[in-house]
Amino acid sequence: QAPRDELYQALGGKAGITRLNADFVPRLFNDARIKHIFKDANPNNLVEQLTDQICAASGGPCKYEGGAMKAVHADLGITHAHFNALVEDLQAAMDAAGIPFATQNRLLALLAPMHRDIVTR
Ligand code: HEM
Repeated sequence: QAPRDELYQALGGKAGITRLNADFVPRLFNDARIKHIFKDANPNNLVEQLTDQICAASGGPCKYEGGAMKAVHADLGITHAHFNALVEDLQAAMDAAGIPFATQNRLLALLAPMHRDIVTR
């Protein structure tokens, strides 16, 4: 049986996830399709919150203490196209980090259902 933190380990633990998000978040702020949505956001806070969230969701020893996905994204007017743009940026960051395709897909499968709380139009 696979250990419960298998995905966490495959992502390189807390250090690997932090490194991934330190590359992923600037991609969001530089992506012409969605950068307008991030204009008032704090990139360092986003790296920290995303790292705790992905660490916890992948079975690691972290606790996500940020806001609920629905509340955080409620007033941002996020479309499916915006959501897909973010997924592409995450894939590019995971490629750049040398994360294997199967591991990429497992992380994406974990995040994909969140579109229900994030896409509002
Ligand atoms: C699965 C997809 C996503 C996940 C896991 C996610 C996760 C998060 C997390 C953890 C935070 C920080 C919450 C806090 O500080 O309390 C956040 C904030 C934010 N997210 Fe997302 N998000 C996703 C999709 C998106 C998309 C598609 C957009 C826009 C294109 C977006 C725009 C933002 C913005 C602008 C903030 C900052 C809000 C603020 O500081 O007021 N997110 N997100």
